[in-house]
Amino acid sequence: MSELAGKGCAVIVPFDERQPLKDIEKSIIKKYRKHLWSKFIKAIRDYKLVEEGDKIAVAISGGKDSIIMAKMFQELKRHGQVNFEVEFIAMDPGYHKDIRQLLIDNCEYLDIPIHLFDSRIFEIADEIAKDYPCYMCARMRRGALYAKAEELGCNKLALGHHYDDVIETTMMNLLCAGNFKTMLPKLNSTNFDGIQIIRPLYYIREEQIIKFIQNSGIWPLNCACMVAAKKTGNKRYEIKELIKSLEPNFKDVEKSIFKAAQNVNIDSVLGWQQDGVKHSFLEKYDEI
Ligand SMILES: Nc1ncnc2c1ncn2[C@@H]1O[C@H](COP(=O)(O)OP(=O)(O)OP(=O)(O)O)[C@@H](O)[C@H]1O
Repeated sequence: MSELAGKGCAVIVPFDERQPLKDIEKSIIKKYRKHLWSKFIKAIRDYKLVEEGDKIAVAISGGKDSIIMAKMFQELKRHGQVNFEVEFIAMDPGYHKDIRQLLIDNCEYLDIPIHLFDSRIFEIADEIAKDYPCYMCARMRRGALYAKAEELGCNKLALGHHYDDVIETTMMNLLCAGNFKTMLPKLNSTNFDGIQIIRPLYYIREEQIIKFIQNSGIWPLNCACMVAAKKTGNKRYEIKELIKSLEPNFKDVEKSIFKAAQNVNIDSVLGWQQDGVKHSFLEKYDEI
């Protein structure tokens, strides 16, 4: 466990000095209104992600996505009409000490009051899943975040997945796992009763988040993984490149991938699963 960055991790470098906090906050609802703020609000409305009385644990990794998510939740509290509470939770899975300090410094500068807690996830994933630690790491991370959200009395856990994560997941499942499955904007936990995962960046394009972060002069945590670096090929990165390569010849290819999950035609699929039960199109004929 020595490398700090994995293959295919894009390193985001700020364009300038850190901007004053007030300017950063104002830019979210002014300069980035169309591409960040309006899309955040639209996802919240379309999918009822924030409701009266909610207590939301906002998961902060210190990366670009969760930083903008935290700031938008603060703006929502300031300007929104719905009454809700928010807690910012950050889990240290065993970061390098400089990375941990960067997370703390950024959150202090941006006035994001985090509950920082430790876990030994990197160490455990490295020990028990040496060759393919990513799956194990992701599962343990999700569990640790749920447990913290529950401890703080939250009913929702907000994750910083955005539009590009959604279409990349859809394509990964199609091309690598042979199924059609996307990332949903909201889902109930199977293990933690009463906690829902929400993804309020669902409509937000990654390039807009990168622009915001670079113009704000923030150094986010880029790829802080200490386990899988250079160990496994990064399939997600390859899928990202594949989608990009399709753009010139397939008009609106990203929109089409996104929309495909909204327009599944059940009359034209061979089989599907619901609540863990497999179904076949043949059932329709058996009924007659
Ligand atoms: N160590 C952590 N502590 C708290 N939340 C986390 C942590 N790691 C991941 N998350 C949450 O899970 C989301 C997805 O994590 P992932 O590592 O896939 O994201 P990412 O695309 O690199 O996002 P980010 O830019 O926010 O790190 C993050 O946006 C964040 O909300």
